[in-house]
Amino acid sequence: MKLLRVDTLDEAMEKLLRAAVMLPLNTQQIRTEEAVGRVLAGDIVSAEDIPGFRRSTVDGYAVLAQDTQGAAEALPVLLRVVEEVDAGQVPKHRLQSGQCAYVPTGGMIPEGADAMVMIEYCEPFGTGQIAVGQPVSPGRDVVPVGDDIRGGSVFLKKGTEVRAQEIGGLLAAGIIEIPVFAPFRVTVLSTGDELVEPGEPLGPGQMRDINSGVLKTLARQYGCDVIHTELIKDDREQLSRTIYSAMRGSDLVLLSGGSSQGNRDFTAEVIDQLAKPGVFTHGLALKPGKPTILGYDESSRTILAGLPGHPAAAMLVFVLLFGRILKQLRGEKPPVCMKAQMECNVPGAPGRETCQLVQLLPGGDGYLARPVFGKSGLITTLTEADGFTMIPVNREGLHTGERVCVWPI
Ligand SMILES: Nc1nc2c(c(=O)[nH]1)N[C@H]1C(S)=C(S)[C@@H](COP(=O)(O)OP(=O)(O)OC[C@H]3O[C@@H](n4cnc5c(N)ncnc54)[C@H](O)[C@@H]3O)O[C@H]1N2
Ligand code: MOO
Repeated sequence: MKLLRVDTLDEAMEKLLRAAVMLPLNTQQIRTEEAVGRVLAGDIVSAEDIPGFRRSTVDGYAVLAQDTQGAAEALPVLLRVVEEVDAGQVPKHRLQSGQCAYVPTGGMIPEGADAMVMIEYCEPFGTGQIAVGQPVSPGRDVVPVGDDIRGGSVFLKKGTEVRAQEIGGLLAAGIIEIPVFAPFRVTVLSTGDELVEPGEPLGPGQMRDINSGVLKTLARQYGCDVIHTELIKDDREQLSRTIYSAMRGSDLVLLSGGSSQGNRDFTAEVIDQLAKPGVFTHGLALKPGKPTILGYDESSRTILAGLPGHPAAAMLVFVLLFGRILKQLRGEKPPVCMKAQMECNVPGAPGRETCQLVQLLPGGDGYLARPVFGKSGLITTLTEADGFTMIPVNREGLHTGERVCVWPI
């Protein structure tokens, strides 16, 4: 009897990381506005202070805070208006005690002034004067020079994923091109005689190919460039030819199906034949995901993964292994989990770590995690789930009310 010698998830991660650090981590320069989802390949330093001038956060009068001490609605302080500063203009006057200047929101505060009084607390008084009915302390409603971004300092670190707000910060600093990591090149291959393209008619005993679409989407979500997808038959020669050519141009070849022990499951043999040093993990102590194969080819610098055919297993193994590794290689922050309490007991799998799909519902201290049960061949277990939690190998299960970490999917 042929039994798989399985690795724990941690062991497989460690081996995978050792292989993955050999992958070329190229960088490229791209336009900031097109960088959403990409990861910074270098620290970003602003050449300038932002803002570069003392800016008002309100419409009102720039004053010397000291002049307003004791001001009240019933006993206002009178100040002389020496100018009105327009947005985008430089004030002409340096304010002296007893003077003020009108400054709009975002306008430059004149030298000498150290606070703003909102227009609501000022009344015109006679010619060229205002009555201030509120005392203000120094710094009130003033954004100091460099308060947002300090010139010469790193304000975005290498490994940061660019979101809309990072694009805003970069544009504020006038940085319109940035270095990002080049995407890893991925080939996705689905194997199985029973599989048909989703647009084709379905014959008896046939299944539509789910994994290609799911793995392609996930790979893209994790910053990869999917350069090729193909549906292949359980045919050793075809599999071998396709993997061989995929290895030449891909950093990662993701196969699904053909990874367990059926007669027609050739994936591990073919990887071992084509790649040197070849397969380093054949089987994970994980439910679902046991029949997972991981290998590496040194000369083409390609990682090869045979993911289980069952769609939930293929997706979860990708997220657990490659989702984490890809982030780690680019120096990104590890994924953040959500805390929840189990809504009911859930058993673990003997001798295996369990990746348990859950729904999140409001309740408990914040969220309740309700297990989504179902075989890993069912795609709806994934569509019904908000995330998953891990049941350690040495635990019989999780009990009602237990606090768990839920990783969103
Ligand atoms: N004797 C044993 N049988 C099985 C074992 C085992 O340990 N011993 N493990 C089971 C587990 S767990 C899984 S997972 C599957 C994995 O098998 P394979 O990776 O070899 O995949 P296939 O046999 O080709 O397919 C399994 C199942 O998934 C469907 N499938 C495959 N690819 C796709 C796809 N791209 N889109 C949609 N569905 C797909 C396929 O039709 C099968 O139903 O093996 C168990 N058996
Ligand atoms: O472990 Mo399989 O990977 O259950 O579906």
